Amino acid sequence: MGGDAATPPPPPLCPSSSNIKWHAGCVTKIQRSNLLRQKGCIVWFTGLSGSGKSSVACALETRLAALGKLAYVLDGDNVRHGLNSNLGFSAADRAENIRRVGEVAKLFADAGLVTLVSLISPYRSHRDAVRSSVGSPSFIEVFMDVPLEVCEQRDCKGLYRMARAGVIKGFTGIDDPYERPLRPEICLRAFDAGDGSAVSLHSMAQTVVDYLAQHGFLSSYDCSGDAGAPAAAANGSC
Ligand SMILES: Nc1ncnc2c1ncn2[C@@H]1O[C@H](COP(=O)(O)OS(=O)(=O)O)[C@@H](OP(=O)(O)O)[C@H]1O
Ligand SMILES: Nc1ncnc2c1ncn2[C@@H]1O[C@H](COP(=O)(O)OP(=O)(O)O)[C@@H](O)[C@H]1O
Repeated sequence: MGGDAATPPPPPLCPSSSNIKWHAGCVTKIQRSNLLRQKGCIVWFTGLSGSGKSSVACALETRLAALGKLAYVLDGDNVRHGLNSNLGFSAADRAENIRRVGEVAKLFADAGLVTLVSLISPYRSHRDAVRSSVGSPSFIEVFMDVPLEVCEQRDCKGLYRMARAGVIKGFTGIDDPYERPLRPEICLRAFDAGDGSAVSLHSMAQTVVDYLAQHGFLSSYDCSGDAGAPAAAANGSC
């Protein structure tokens, strides 16, 4: 193949939309909440690859369904098969990944769903931007406080091995940064701070269910106080 014609730059992102006007729906968020007997919110799992984000989100979704509560998981791997299939792992692409998922999660929460997001989401500023856009009480940050060594031992996709071998560049925790949350609402540790025993998936999911119940998200506006009052981190604080 001759020449080294550079790959043309991607087309510029279209300018932000103009001449648009938000259309308020005919059914209010409170009406939807009373229909579903729950309050829409975003439970945002952040942590290294292999820290348990997807597994805990899945266990939590199952637990909530058993309680008659409607939840939905937006998982980084899944969203990157469709909505974000054009994004890689540069800082800019990760920013856009988090921004798009944040906007979708905001719509799901407005619809009344307990929206479970499981994304590495390594940059604090990206997570904080979603929090400010959603409004703090409805944004519950869950930090998967699992050491890199544990995640690397698990390595269920073999990605850590490939990252160590230099096959994958810019892998979070190996040669790409992860900024741990400073004040997450919930901190889930791999090992019990008391006796050092491994914390089970079920117990992690229950910690989140308890937080949601205590903050009024699992009941309608009819029969509960205001959801998501600011609170200290749940048990297992970092
Ligand atoms: N370079 C690099 N760095 C980190 N992770 C990588 C990378 N390449 C692929 N993968 C796989 O992609 C999953 C992370 O996607 P996310 O959308 O959660 O990442 S991010 O939030 O945009 O940082 C992540 O899935 P999980 O293991 O479920 O976290 C990885 O398996
Ligand atoms: N609390 C836990 N106890 C034991 N194993 C866990 C726990 N959480 C996750 N795992 C295991 O760790 C591996 C990675 O979990 P996963 O949910 O895929 O992480 P992530 O979504 O953060 O990449 C899986 O094999 C999963 O079964």
